[in-house]
Amino acid sequence: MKTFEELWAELSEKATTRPEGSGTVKALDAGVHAIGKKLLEEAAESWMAAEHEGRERTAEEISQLLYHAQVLMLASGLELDDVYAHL
Ligand SMILES: N=c1c2ncn([C@@H]3O[C@H](COP(=O)(O)OP(=O)(O)OP(=O)(O)O)[C@@H](O)[C@H]3O)c2ncn1[C@@H]1O[C@H](COP(=O)(O)O)[C@@H](O)[C@H]1O
Repeated sequence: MKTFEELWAELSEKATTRPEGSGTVKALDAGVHAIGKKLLEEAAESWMAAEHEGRERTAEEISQLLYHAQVLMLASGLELDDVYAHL
């Protein structure tokens, strides 16, 4: 288990060090358009899970949605505070 901030620290580090085999590095290299499509896909899967698949599946899909939101933040050069400023 990890928190949103812990995941952000991990992904930021990977974006900088670019370790072999990282899905995050691969996603960043694919670019904003591809990341955006993945984010939309996970949003739809979260919605469907919430309507039809129960709490556990919904939590799983939302965790993936949060992951892809963080990847989009990295690809856009945003920091957590840039987003938190709008909450
Ligand atoms: N939390 C996540 C995470 N959530 C979702 N995903 C990605 O989102 C995909 C989930 O999408 P789907 O369920 O639609 O699965 P899929 O269709 O089979 O996946 P694709 O074929 O589309 O890649 C996974 O295959 C991962 O690529 C994640 N990838 C990584 N993390 C965490 O991010 C950190 C860094 O990961 P790496 O960069 O891969 O080292 C680690 O702590 C990981 O646990």
